[in-house]
Amino acid sequence: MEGRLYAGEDYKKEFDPQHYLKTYYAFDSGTVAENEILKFNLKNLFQTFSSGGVGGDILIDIGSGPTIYQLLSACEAFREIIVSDYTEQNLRELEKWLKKEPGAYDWSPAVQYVCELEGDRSRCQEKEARLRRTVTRILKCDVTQPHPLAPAQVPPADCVLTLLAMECACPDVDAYRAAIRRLVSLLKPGGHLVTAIALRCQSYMVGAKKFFALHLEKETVEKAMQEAGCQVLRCEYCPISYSEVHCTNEGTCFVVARKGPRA
Ligand SMILES: C[S@@+](CC[C@H](N)C(=O)[O-])C[C@H]1O[C@@H](n2cnc3c(N)ncnc32)[C@H](O)[C@@H]1O
Repeated sequence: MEGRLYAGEDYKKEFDPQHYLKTYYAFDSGTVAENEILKFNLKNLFQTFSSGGVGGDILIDIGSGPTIYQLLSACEAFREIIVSDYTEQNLRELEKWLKKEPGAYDWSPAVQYVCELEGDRSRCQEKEARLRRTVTRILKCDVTQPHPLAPAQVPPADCVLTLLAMECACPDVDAYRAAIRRLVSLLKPGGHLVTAIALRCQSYMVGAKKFFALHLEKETVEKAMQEAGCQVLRCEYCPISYSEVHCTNEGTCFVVARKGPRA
């Protein structure tokens, strides 16, 4: 194992999408804790984008990484999805799946799980096709910058989604608060910010490389959203932590917040 703690610009060279996917998204062939956290997020996403009534024209996913699981329920509720990440290699990995290229990651266990939640396990192919159609843009982003998606121009969104990314991108709590304000600025008034956070984290492993993660309490997350002009509608806590060898967190939380009319 290497001694260095990677962060910030290191993502561009050191974050390996294959290692990341294999460790955290092997689904039933992976470790129990990683699976349970994935299922916790999938259930909450399903609830948010079906009975939770969050939907509309445009959803922007920030810090998508090489993953698409977070969009499987959302693609039924939005006309258009914009995905984004800080690194070229993650965007390339997403593109491979979207274009059905050889070597693309196999998300079928997660797709099947979501189809079962939605009550029709025979819809897997149709759902994959729908998601591929709904993702219209793949953009670079950097939440530490005043305009995270610049130079791209994006219309105000009905929903900004970000899972397990802000605690990786932000070096301290002030930077986290600023990043949340920037994400809220991408929303229409009344739009929703939906996020999942690995709580009380210090670091996580991607292959043999250890990456920094910001220690956040559930209360800090909620307060950052309120200070950015949002009302927290739902904050679900899950006491499960990732396997110790992979990540040092204590629990995760899933939050749905709504931007106020004057934020
Ligand atoms: C732990 S991964 C999460 C990926 C995915 N959202 C998921 O749920 O598995 C953290 C992601 O944050 C991205 N990231 C790192 N720094 C960032 C920044 N400054 N702005 C936006 N995203 C960043 C990384 O490229 C990486 O894809």
